[in-house]
Amino acid sequence: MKTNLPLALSQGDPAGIGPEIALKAWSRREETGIAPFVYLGDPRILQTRAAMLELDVPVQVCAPEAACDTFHAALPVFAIDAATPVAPGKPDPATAAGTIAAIETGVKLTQRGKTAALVTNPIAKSVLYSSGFGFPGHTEFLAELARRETGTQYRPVMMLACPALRVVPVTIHIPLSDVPAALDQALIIETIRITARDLAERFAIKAPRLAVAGLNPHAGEQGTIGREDEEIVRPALDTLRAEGIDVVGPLPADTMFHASARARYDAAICMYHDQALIPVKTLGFEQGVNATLGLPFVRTSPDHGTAFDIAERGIADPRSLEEALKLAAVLSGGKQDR
Ligand SMILES: NC(=O)C1=CN([C@@H]2O[C@H](COP(=O)(O)OP(=O)(O)OC[C@H]3O[C@@H](n4cnc5c(N)ncnc54)[C@H](O)[C@@H]3O)[C@@H](O)[C@H]2O)C=CC1
Ligand SMILES: NCC(=O)COP(=O)(O)O
Repeated sequence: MKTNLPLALSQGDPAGIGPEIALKAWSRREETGIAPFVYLGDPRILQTRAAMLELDVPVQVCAPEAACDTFHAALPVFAIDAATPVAPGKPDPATAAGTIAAIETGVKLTQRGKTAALVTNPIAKSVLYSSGFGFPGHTEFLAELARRETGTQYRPVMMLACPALRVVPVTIHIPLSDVPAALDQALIIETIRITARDLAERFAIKAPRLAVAGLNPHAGEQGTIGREDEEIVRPALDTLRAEGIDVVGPLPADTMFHASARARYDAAICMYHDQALIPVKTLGFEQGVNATLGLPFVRTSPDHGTAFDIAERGIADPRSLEEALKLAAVLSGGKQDR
């Protein structure tokens, strides 16, 4: 990790478990060895949640420059006023502005060299959509924020990783019924090129081996169960192979994720959200990390969502956030272990 720079941790939806897992990650900092982070959000929400859940965590408002020195004694917070009361488990569109401001601040701090990388706590997409947020999720919003900072267009790619598996969904947060029409050769080729490049450059996998799932059952069974795998996926993979990318497929998705199949590739490229996220969350929900490829800075996140159903109960598991913090620290230092 860039020395002496803290990680930035955005608050996420304050009615979810983000505040709780941040408090717990700080409490467990010595046993887990996580790098120092500065929380971007409203300190009053953290303090109230700590009191409610009986977590003994001192909170210290400070500048990012002071976060590393503060971290051993208190949870450092770069204050962003929520401007509205928050009830755990009760999402409220009135909190959207603060949630978005925390993400924007995290990108600015990281792009301007004040923080080493950005780790995002979960947001509830529907809450942000209802307040007019125009992006499907962090992934696309972060690319836009990077463009605003640098003037360059970035094409972000979502990757989720746990110790047993890395997956990349080609289409992300769109209705399943829209997936076939959204898939084209250019989208598949661009997604795989960025994945291959970032696995090599950021994850130190010299020649990444990529396995690509077909869209249809049995990868279309030679075009007899849907035409997309023969007409879109296969020619896209031919183009990538001609460029020297090590890619196999389209493979039947149902037999890609057992242990001996996983041993044959470094990442699985999937055609839609659940084809990718079901296996990775099944194999490693507690250790899963979401990392955005294709950005000019490192961004990671826990693999789970806001978990409103347990936000009042004090039972949220901080391990996925801790893994996200660890991976962000490693990636921003140029080597990785995932
Ligand atoms: N990176 C992000 O910002 C993400 C945001 N979301 C958002 O989260 C919201 C809720 O999504 P769901 O599909 O319900 O998924 P979820 O991950 O929030 O919850 C699914 C189930 O897992 C449990 N769970 C999740 N994280 C946990 C943890 N750390 N410890 C213990 N139990 C945990 C929850 O209590 C719930 O029963 C949605 O609005 C979605 O948009 C979902 C995934 C990622
Ligand atoms: N299902 C993954 C997810 O919702 C994360 O999306 P993003 O906010 O990281 O784009």
